[in-house]
Amino acid sequence: MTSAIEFINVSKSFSKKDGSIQTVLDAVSFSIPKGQTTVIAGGSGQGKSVTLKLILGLMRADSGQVLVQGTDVTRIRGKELEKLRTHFGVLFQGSALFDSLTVFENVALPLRERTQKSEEEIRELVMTTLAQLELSGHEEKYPAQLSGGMRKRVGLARAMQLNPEIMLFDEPTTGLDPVMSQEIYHLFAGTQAEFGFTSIIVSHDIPKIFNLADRVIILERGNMDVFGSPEEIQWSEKPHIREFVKMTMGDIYQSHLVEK
Ligand SMILES: Nc1ncnc2c1ncn2[C@@H]1O[C@H](COP(=O)(O)OP(=O)(O)OP(=O)(O)O)[C@@H](O)[C@H]1O
Repeated sequence: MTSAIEFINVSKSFSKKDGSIQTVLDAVSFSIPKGQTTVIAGGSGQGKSVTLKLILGLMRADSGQVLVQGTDVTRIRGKELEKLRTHFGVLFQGSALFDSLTVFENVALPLRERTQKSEEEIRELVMTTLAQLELSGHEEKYPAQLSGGMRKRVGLARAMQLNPEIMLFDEPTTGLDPVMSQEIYHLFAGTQAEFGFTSIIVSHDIPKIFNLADRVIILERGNMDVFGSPEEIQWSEKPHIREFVKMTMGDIYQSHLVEK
C-alpha cells in the first residue's frame, strides 16, 4: 500500500523553562496510507498538534525523516515547502474563517490567492462546493451569522477548494453539540468517500470518531502505538492502552476487556 505520509525515527523535544528537556516524540516511525482515514488520539499534551505541525513543515523534527508523498519535509524550505503544502487541506479548531468576509469570499479565498482562475470559474467552483455541503443560500452571510456546525462546513468547503490529496483535521468537532458533531462526521465520511483524499483527524471525541477510522494512532509519552483498525485497540496487552480504552471507550468495549 502506498503511503501518503511516513515518519521514520522522528524525534522532537523542547527545552522547558526549568532547564529540563521534554521529549514529545521519541524516535517514532509510522506510515499513513493513501486514501484512508487515520485518527490520531492521545491525552492532552502528548504531541498530537506537534505531529500535525511536523507534517505541514510548520515545525522541524530534531532528527529523523518526515516524508510527505515521498518528499522529506525536514529537508526543504521556502518555495519548495510552500508547493508541498498545496497538497494539503487544513481544518483547524475554530474553523479559522475570516469574520469580515462572507461565506462565498471565505471559500473563494484559496482559489483567488493560489490559482489564475477567472472570477466566473471561481464562482462556479465555489457554488458547487457550497451546494455539496448544503450551504446554498448562505453565501452572502458572515461567519457570525452561522451556527457552529455551519461554520465547520464552510471551513471544510474552503479546505476542499484546491482538491487537496491530504486533509488534516485538528479537533474538528470542538464546541459542537452531539447532533452537530454527528452531522460533521457524516459529512467527513461522505466527502472522503466521494473525493478519495487521505484524511488525518486529531480528536478527543472517542469512541465516535473511531467509526470513521481505518487506522488509529495513539500517542503517549513520546511513543506511538499504531492499530490497523479501531477494533484492534481493545485486544492490546499494553497497560497504557488498556487504561486508555477504559477511560475513553468505557462500556462500549468494556465487555470485551472483561472477557479477555
Ligand atoms: N513551540 C513549543 N515550545 C515548547 N513546547 C511546546 C511547543 N509546542 C508544543 N510544546 C509542548 O509539547 C507538548 C505536546 O504539545 P501538543 O500541542 O502537540 O499536544 P496535544 O497532544 O495536541 O495536546 P491537546 O490535546 O491538549 O491539544 C506539550 O507539552 C506542549 O507544551
